Parts: sequence; structure tokens; C-alpha cells
Amino acid sequence: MTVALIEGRGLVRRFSRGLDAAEKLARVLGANISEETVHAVEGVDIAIRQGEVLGLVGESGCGKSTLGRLLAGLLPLTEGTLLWQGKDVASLSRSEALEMRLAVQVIFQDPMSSLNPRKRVVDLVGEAPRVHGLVRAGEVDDYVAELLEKVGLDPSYRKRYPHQFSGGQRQRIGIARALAVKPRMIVCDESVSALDVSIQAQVINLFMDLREELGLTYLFISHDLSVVKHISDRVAIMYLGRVVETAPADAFFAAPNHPYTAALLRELPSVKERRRAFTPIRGEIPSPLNPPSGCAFHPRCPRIFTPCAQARPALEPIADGHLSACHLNAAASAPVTAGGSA
Ligand SMILES: Nc1ncnc2c1ncn2[C@@H]1O[C@H](COP(=O)(O)OP(=O)(O)OP(=O)(O)O)[C@@H](O)[C@H]1O
Repeated sequence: MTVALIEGRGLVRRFSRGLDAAEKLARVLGANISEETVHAVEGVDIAIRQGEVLGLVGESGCGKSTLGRLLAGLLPLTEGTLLWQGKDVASLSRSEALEMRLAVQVIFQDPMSSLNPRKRVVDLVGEAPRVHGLVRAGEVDDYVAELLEKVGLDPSYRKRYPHQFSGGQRQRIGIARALAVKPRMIVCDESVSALDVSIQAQVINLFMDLREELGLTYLFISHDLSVVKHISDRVAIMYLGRVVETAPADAFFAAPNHPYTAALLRELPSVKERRRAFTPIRGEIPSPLNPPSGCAFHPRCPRIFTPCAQARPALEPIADGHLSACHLNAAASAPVTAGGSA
């Protein structure tokens, strides 16, 4: 079996939600209020092979970005183990850890928005490779020009400032910036969500061309299944901090298993079904401050039955490479007893 490029075992990330001013005052006045824990990622196992595109999908707040940041080493783990090419990241030497940090780059929704608006593109893109010795100071200008060309921008744009670009162009500069440190994997965190549909398609095509050319691996995070549908080799669905289903993309779209996945897919508009009524998933997303007992999806699940509120279903294989965390699978495979079906 080939070793995954990156693997997380039992990943957990919790945040403590501090008290707001009113709550602090209430506590001073004697109210029994303590800081609460946000269960952002709770026991996720995930492995991504070299060259693979894994689409990670789920509703807002389910923990996708937190998981992406954990994998990129941008956030420390609360619990669990992260392996880079089979080696525990906690045991990497300083230079290996830096190598990994550069090898896994994250591209956010608008990567340029957090950058110094007074710096020109040549500095924004060229700084990291120069600092890390990937390119000599005298070669930065040519290096950035080449990168801009690679991402479909005119090399002369390197003299410009961030505010002089459109959303799609800014995203391309963000991609050039990530590529500048020669990554092996890119975490795309809602990287195309803010773009118009036609620009989205162009940027997705660029990601896929770069995958071919550079052998890149992607974790493609999106709240929108239609975005990941055409580019993912495999899809993982998150719900309230956990992966509830993962499968090769073909199997996933042909035969989704988890009721949450089925509900997400029903929301997917398709050309044929444009006239069909929109069916949002019923109910509110529960708070990660206080996740429901048992299966976290049970309060919204149309197929709820006895065990769902009591026991958390494990993520179990249901077909080759296809795993799902739903009690219905165990019920369906339970032996039929003399008294009727189990
Ligand atoms: N630094 C933090 N401090 C406290 N809570 C946090 C922090 N970062 C994330 N969270 C909380 O963790 C949960 C998961 O957030 P996360 O951003 O990972 O979800 P997401 O699926 O990426 O959502 P979105 O698509 O809206 O970004 C949310 O409840 C969020 O408010």
C-alpha cells in the first residue's frame, strides 16, 4: 500500500469561546457562566494520496477550514496525530517541519485581502521564495514574471498593487504566491466561492492544469458540491466536526449513502431539474458548542430511528473505498432473526 502524502488520525481541534462583555459582567455579579468549548473538529481520520484531489464539503461552520488549517500546520492539534509522508509531524526536525510548512500551501477565498496593499505584486509573490532561499534576490523579478505567466497573467502586472486587480486576477496572484514556494499540496479553502460562475470555471481549470503540470495534490474545500463534482477524485462530507461519508467521486455521486449527503445532493441544481422545487435540508445546523448526542445529524434526519439519538455511528466501509457513518447500514446488514428483521 502506498503511503499517503498527508494523513490525519483522530484529529481533534477544540476552541474555547471566550465570554462577551455582558457575560463577564453577569459572572462578576454571581451568575454561573463559564467559557464554552467549540467542537470544531472531533476525531477525523483523513488521508490524501500524492496527486489526488479530495473534495471536502459541508455546511458553514462544520469544521472544513479548521481541518484544512490543521493539515497545513497552521493550527495546533488538540488531539490526534498528523503524518507527513508517513512520518509523525510532531517528530519532524526543525528543517523537516519548515519543509512541510512550505510544501502545504493554503489558498483562501481572497488571498490578497490580508496582504499589504502598499506592496507590489513582485514583492508579495517574491518575498517568501527569496527569504527561504529558493531564489536569489537578483532573480526574483524574472521568477515572479514566470509565475504570473504560469497562472495566466501578463508578467508586466508584477509592478502593480493589489487594488488594481479584479477578483479573478487576485485569485490568480494568490495561486502564484502559493506556487512560489514550490508546494506539493494545496489546500483550496473556498478559493473560488466569491467569484462569478464563469471566472470560477477558469480558476478551477487553472488548478487542474497545474495539477497535471506540477503533480500537485489538493484538498478542495467548498460548501458547494457542484464545485467539487467535476474535479475531485474522492469526496468527503463533514457534518458538525466529523466526516460522515467519504467515497471515490463516481461512487459518491452515483450512490450516496448517508442521509445528510443525500440531502445535500438533492439541493444540487441540475439542468434537468431546474424547475423542481428547492428542498433545503430541514432544521437548523446544531451548535458545535453543544453537539447533539448520538449521530449529530439525527435532529434533522428524515430517516431517524431508535439508535440514532443514543449512539454515535462509526465511519464504516460499505463498499470499496466508500465509508459512511450511519446506523441504517448496520441495521440493513444485521441478520434476520426468527422473530422478524433486526
Ligand atoms: N479561532 C477560533 N476560535 C473560536 N472558534 C472558532 C475558531 N475558528 C473556528 N471556530 C469555530 O469552529 C467551528 C468550525 O469553523 P470552521 O471555520 O472550521 O467551519 P467551516 O466549515 O470552514 O465554515 P465556513 O465555511 O463558514 O468557514 C465554527 O463554529 C467556528 O465558529
